[in-house]
Amino acid sequence: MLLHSSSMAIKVSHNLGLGKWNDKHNNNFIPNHVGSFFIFLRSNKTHHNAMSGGHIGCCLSSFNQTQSFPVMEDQKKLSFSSPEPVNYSQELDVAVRTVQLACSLCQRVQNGLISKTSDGVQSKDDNSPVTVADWSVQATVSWILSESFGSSNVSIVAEEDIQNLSKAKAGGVLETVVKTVNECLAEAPRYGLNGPKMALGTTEVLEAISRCNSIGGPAGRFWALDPVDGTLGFVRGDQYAIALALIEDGEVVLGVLGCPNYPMRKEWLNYHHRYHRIISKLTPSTSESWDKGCVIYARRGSGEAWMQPLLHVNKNLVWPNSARPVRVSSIDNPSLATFCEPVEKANSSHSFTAGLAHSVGLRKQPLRVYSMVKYAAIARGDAEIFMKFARAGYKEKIWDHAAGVVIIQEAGGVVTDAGGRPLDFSKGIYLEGLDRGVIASAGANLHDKIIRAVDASWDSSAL
Ligand SMILES: Nc1ncnc2c1ncn2[C@@H]1O[C@H](COP(=O)(O)OS(=O)(=O)O)[C@@H](OP(=O)(O)O)[C@H]1O
Ligand SMILES: [Mg+2]
Repeated sequence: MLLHSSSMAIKVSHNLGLGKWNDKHNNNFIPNHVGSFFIFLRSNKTHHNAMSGGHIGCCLSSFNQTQSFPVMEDQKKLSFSSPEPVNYSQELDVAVRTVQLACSLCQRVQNGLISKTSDGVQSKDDNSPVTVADWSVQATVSWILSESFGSSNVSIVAEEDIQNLSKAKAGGVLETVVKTVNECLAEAPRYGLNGPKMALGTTEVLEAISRCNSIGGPAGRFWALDPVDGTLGFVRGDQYAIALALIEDGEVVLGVLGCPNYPMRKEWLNYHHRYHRIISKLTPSTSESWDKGCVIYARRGSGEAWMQPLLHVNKNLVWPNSARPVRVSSIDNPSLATFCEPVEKANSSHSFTAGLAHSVGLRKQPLRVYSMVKYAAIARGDAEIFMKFARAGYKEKIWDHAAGVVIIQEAGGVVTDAGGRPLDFSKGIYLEGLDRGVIASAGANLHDKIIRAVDASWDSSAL
């Protein structure tokens, strides 16, 4: 395993929540073949430390300078008229294309999982699952970022490590990961990215995964990657997200969220995933139609967030790939507002949020959606509030929030902890100091109401 040249071996143990994946909470199931071949359980996940937030600086040594570099029109103007030295347009361009590529990888793997489903079994495990897609996306994103900016300039904090993958019993999975990564990277040119000249070998794939060994911190620049956020939604054929953010000096400066199953009608977010498959069979997409799925992105300080459709098979990504701006909802009347929250009770107290909803006057049923797709729903104006109150002792990780936070803020929304303070991305891999929970809203009015309601009911809650 190759670590960063300056890496050191500090280990951080993750104690995952008990009961999180216990399916007594809902009626979903995990296909049994998934259990046998695709899912590994993350437990006592370890992170190897590299330099804290290694700085990319302005050096894009490996980036192909001759290739035309499509940037959004506004960014072009900005780069010529603004004296600001850094506008992150190259990083944003590469990040969006990479997440587009990762979306296609995940779609292929998820379709493979689902099409093999014959009967299902309950997941009785208390640990979170990790799939071929998690490792493959991490390897792909890591490889592309290193190729684009030079591996010595790229520092990545990411969810997966190679511990389970390297185990002998995971041999078949490792082969599948290597194959999946190579199939994906072969498509890179369609996305305007450089692929490898020759297929990557096992060692190179493992290196790419394990290179994501930064532990973040307050100084310098690093990427935060959740290769498949909402892995449970992913294996159930439901919502999930690929989340990539760039953090500089403790502040999220870019966020990109790939949401391959985001439905084109917001009502469909509520439907069980089986309906989506029936609907997509009834109305197959044409190459011109925006069927489902999107990549949403924003740059800190731009006051804009954008959404692109996923790239259709056999098409090339031509920037800005039909991007359109997204904006948060203008609804500020709680009785008209929709709030979203995690699907799993074990990840966020449904009873506490039900009490908050009642006291604030939220009348609609909660929208329970896996992953950072909830952040996307707020940014797109498809819901007004997102609340997550994890059990005491659970520490939120930066990759589960970074991309979504900047996207909502630039789309006009507000994200804070329950004390009204910004989330702090400068403290390493956890959102240290988070006050009680995460609240995102379409506007200050709704946000203040929720915060006041949390204060009023916290002491009497079981949290
Ligand atoms: N016990 C506990 N409490 C709170 N949060 C936890 C817990 N365990 C895990 N996680 C993290 O939550 C991520 C999934 O969050 P979601 O909002 O998508 O939850 S849910 O799947 O809809 O229930 C999930 O991200 P992924 O592992 O990428 O799926 C975890 O990082
Ligand atoms: Mg996650």
